[in-house]
Amino acid sequence: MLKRARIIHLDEVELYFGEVPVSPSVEFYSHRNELEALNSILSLIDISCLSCQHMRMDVLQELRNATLDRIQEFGDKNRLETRIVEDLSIEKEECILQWGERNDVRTKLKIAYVEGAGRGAIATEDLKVGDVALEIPMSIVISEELVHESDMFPILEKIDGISSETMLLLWSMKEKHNSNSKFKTYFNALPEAFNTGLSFEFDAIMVLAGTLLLEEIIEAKKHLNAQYEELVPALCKDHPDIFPPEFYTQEQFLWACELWYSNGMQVMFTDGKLRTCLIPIAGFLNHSLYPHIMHYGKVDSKTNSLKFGVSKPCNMGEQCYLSYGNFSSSHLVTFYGFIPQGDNLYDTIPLEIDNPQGDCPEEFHPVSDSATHMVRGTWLSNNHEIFHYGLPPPLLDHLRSAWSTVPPTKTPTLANLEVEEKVLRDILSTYETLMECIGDTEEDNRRNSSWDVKLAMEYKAIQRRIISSILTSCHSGLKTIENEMCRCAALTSSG
Ligand SMILES: C[S@@+](CC[C@H](N)C(=O)[O-])C[C@H]1O[C@@H](n2cnc3c(N)ncnc32)[C@H](O)[C@@H]1O
Repeated sequence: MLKRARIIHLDEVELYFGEVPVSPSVEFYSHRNELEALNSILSLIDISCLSCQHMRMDVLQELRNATLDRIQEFGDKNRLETRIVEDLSIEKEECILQWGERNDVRTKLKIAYVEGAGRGAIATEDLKVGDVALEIPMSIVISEELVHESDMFPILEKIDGISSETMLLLWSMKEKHNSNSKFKTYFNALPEAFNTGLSFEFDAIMVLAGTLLLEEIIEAKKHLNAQYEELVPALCKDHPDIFPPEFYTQEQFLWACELWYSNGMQVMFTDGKLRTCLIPIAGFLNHSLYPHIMHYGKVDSKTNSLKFGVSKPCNMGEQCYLSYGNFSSSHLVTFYGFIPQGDNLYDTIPLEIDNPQGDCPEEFHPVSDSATHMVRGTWLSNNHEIFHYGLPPPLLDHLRSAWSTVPPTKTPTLANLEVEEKVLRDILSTYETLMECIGDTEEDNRRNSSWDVKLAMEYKAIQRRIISSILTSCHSGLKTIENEMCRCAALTSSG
């Protein structure tokens, strides 16, 4: 009846867990959400102050200070340490900063190698809430306009259904070799290899056996291969002057895909359209679950630039982080090649409950619909009591209605307890099977493994931790139910 579901859309995760309170140690839904809320309050206060209509400006000012204090306190509690790697040359990175300066970029960031993440952006002064850490003029943003101006456009626009993103990808494959390119410094500073899940080799893929990430990576690789075969060989054959075959190999196509997936940012232009762009210098900002910068994707029409303002303070010398979006570890591994530090609320294991008609004993009245549910690490829940067990209420309710003839209530009657036991046993057996499929991570070999095997093992360890928390919660729930059943039986016999 219960089986693992396929990939889930991420907005669904927020809706699904929207009413589930998280860990007892925190009183907020997620770091990003809390920071958004506090910053919204701040901007409302600022609007009220600007309108000067408020009689009690002193009260507004006090409220503003209190909100800023809250943000500061919140930022202090969720600070990530960055270790700067001093002995690597940052010549190319300095070149691009100088190029940026000549092109009117304004920045309060410098670039350095940081442990575990390649290059990162470090604050060169204390940044307060609302300060702009980086401002990039649109004149140096790489967007579809550049393809339109290029000699490939007349050929590409004739291809049925080709997207602007694909055109840009093909444009960037050639432009990186153009020694007269306006973006030469930018292309020079890009990594030679991106090391995302799309470049995982056989051994790493084998490590992922039993996880959803295996399917995600195989699907993504298949899709890219098909796209290459469909498009590129024909372009090179028919227009070798515009698409020189030596720039359009399959390896270079993969490199360009990884570039766009890991560095492309969605930008809202002044015409209201969203376009995927490469943003020089901003591309050095790393992702965090506890980001400083959350809003950056809208062109400021007055300055025709993109402003990267901080939503929480970032001290001088601290790494300034961006939020790439609400992504699960599997998405981050596939398209970015890393797993962020901290508890990722988007790491869920989706489950599908099939319409159980037929495989359920006749005396039960099965629910008629099938549904996808999500389970995440039960340590993230603050309710482990009977009827909750740290598990998502929508999943429990769905299974209860499958096992019960009447809508069950949350009172510990013998009938309800019997339903609870069946529900927990269902979940337990599903996750025991999943744990068996995933198998052991060979921790001992991790140190000597290649980057992709290490990353695959790290991912698998997260999956095991989530499943193991679910199994523990089911076992302790079953124990509680057993005790309650004994209590009920004792009451019945004494009554
Ligand atoms: C937009 S780039 C950021 C700059 C990049 N570190 C570099 O050296 O060019 C995105 C890539 O940075 C790395 N990255 C970003 N955030 C990271 C993090 N929190 N931990 C490890 N790597 C990270 C990943 O390789 C990702 O694909």
